[in-house]
Amino acid sequence: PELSAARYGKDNIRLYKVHRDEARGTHTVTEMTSHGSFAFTHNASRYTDADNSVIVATDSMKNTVYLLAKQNPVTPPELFASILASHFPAKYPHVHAAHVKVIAHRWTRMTIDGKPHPHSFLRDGAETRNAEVVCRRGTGIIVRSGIQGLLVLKSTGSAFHSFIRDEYTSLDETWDRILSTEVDANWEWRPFRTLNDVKSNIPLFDKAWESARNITLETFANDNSVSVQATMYKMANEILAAVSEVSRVDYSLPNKHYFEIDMEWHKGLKNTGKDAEVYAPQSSPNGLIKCTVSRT
Ligand SMILES: O=c1[nH]c(=O)c2nn[nH]c2[nH]1
Repeated sequence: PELSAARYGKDNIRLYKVHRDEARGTHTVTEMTSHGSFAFTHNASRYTDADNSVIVATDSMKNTVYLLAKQNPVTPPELFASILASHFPAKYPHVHAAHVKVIAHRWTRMTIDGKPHPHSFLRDGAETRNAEVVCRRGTGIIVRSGIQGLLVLKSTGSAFHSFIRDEYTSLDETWDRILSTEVDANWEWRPFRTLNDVKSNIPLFDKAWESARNITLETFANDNSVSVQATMYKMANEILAAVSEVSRVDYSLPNKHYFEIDMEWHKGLKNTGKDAEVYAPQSSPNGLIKCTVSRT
């Protein structure tokens, strides 16, 4: 047998960085979890032959993340992930590729007495802003930005009917249902040649994230959805239209079902269809709808 692929690294590296603006007396905080691994060239097989001389310890990788966080900006996540991913092939000749995913958690500045507080923040949701970067020696840097964990619900404005009905179908058609999902959206940038190419596009990353998040929320809220599939396709198209440097958008949306509870058995109490008010939120099973829309 031969080693067909090898990749390793330190996972779940948590870090926090504070920026102190002495002039304004305000702090800005960033908290991230980094997942990193890098791939070896041909001589990866040496470590499978009990030769550790080519191994960069994952502990050293963890140290590298903290040191680079101290010496570089950690926002936007696309920049920090690119700095991390570029470091390993540059430092170690036998490392030909590095894969890094940076997940930035929310610390939203508190508004106290109607004013932004200088150094207090709240975790307003499990939503994260992500950046996945692959740096390959000689070919450049691929950056994929994303939003995860953005939980949304609409209490109407969603239908699902006219789907295939056969001997396997029991689902009733509906013209008015609850729609809830947890957004996992990603947008991939045209390839960057070098880290400096990434650095010359820094303002684009925040702008694109705001556009993607606003487009997702506005389309979710305003689209008279005929299906998750149709609505997510609209979202992806709008992001491609809004951000010309993005080459591809993908969504993965669970359909988090809320079932009507039939109460007819209780003195004819109506709680289905237009009379439905009390529902049973379902933990499982859930639909899972995915799509990728690419710029032609
Ligand atoms: O929007 C939906 N798409 C589907 O494919 C589906 N299947 N069951 N409910 C559904 N809702």
